[in-house]
Amino acid sequence: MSSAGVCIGYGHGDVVSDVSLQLEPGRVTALVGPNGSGKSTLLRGLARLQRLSAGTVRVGDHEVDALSSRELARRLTVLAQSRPTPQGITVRDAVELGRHPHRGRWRSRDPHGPAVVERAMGLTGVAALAEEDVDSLSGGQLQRVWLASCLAQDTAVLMLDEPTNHLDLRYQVELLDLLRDLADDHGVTIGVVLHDLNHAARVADVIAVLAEGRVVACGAPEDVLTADVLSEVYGIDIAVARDPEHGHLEVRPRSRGRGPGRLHGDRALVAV
Ligand SMILES: Nc1ncnc2c1ncn2[C@@H]1O[C@H](COP(=O)(O)OP(=O)(O)OP(=O)(O)O)[C@@H](O)[C@H]1O
Repeated sequence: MSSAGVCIGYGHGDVVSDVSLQLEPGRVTALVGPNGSGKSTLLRGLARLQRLSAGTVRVGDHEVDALSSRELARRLTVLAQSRPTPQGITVRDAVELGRHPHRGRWRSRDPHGPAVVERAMGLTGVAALAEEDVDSLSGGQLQRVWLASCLAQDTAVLMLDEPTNHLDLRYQVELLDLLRDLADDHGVTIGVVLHDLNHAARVADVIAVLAEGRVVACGAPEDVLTADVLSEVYGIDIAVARDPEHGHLEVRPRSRGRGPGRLHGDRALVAV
């Protein structure tokens, strides 16, 4: 999927300005940046959950605005930051909601549905909870149920907004590994908002750094996650090293030395 010249606002000026990004099949693109830099707004705009004030978004050969809701839902799914918890439905029911765009008008004709739902629950570790009420779950369990529902939707594009929120360490690692597997083994296009730069280093092929609504750096983790770029964007001293055992980049905040607000999102730090 791709965006060209995307701007998004909330009625008092744009909070995302002129963002052009290419999200490739089989690759994980992480959106990172300080609080309020526009990551969630951009993700929502890409997924047509937020109106654009300018620009276009394409999924495959289609402009998203030209697709019906059902056509879009067959191509793209979003794990949003929060969803209302429905009352009185089981985990299995919640995961099955993801099959909605694949069903016939009378909830018929979805021969692959049951197998896809079972697989989604297995991949996210919620199969043992299948008959529990969703309103009895912890925040992390619920997060995994909604992820399972997204996987049950079985789309070529998966967008996630801070998906590691609420997850304990084990499920954080499993979620990141699952995203890698979906990209590597199934060619899924993945866009993910992450606060934890070490998570981004671990999972992403491409990292786009936002500041004040603009992409100020975009590229491979080793080009973008540098001490200079990160210290400038976050306004604190940050060191970056390579983990000797696994080879991942490790981002280590050192002090609040530089003070906030040094960077304005009107110039690129790494080619975008
Ligand atoms: N519903 C809204 N109405 C008005 N302004 C909003 C709304 N949602 C977000 N904003 C503003 O848009 C800007 C970008 O917010 P956004 O949530 O996209 O940033 P973010 O990078 O995802 O932040 P965070 O890291 O804190 O989640 C902020 O200035 C925020 O105050």
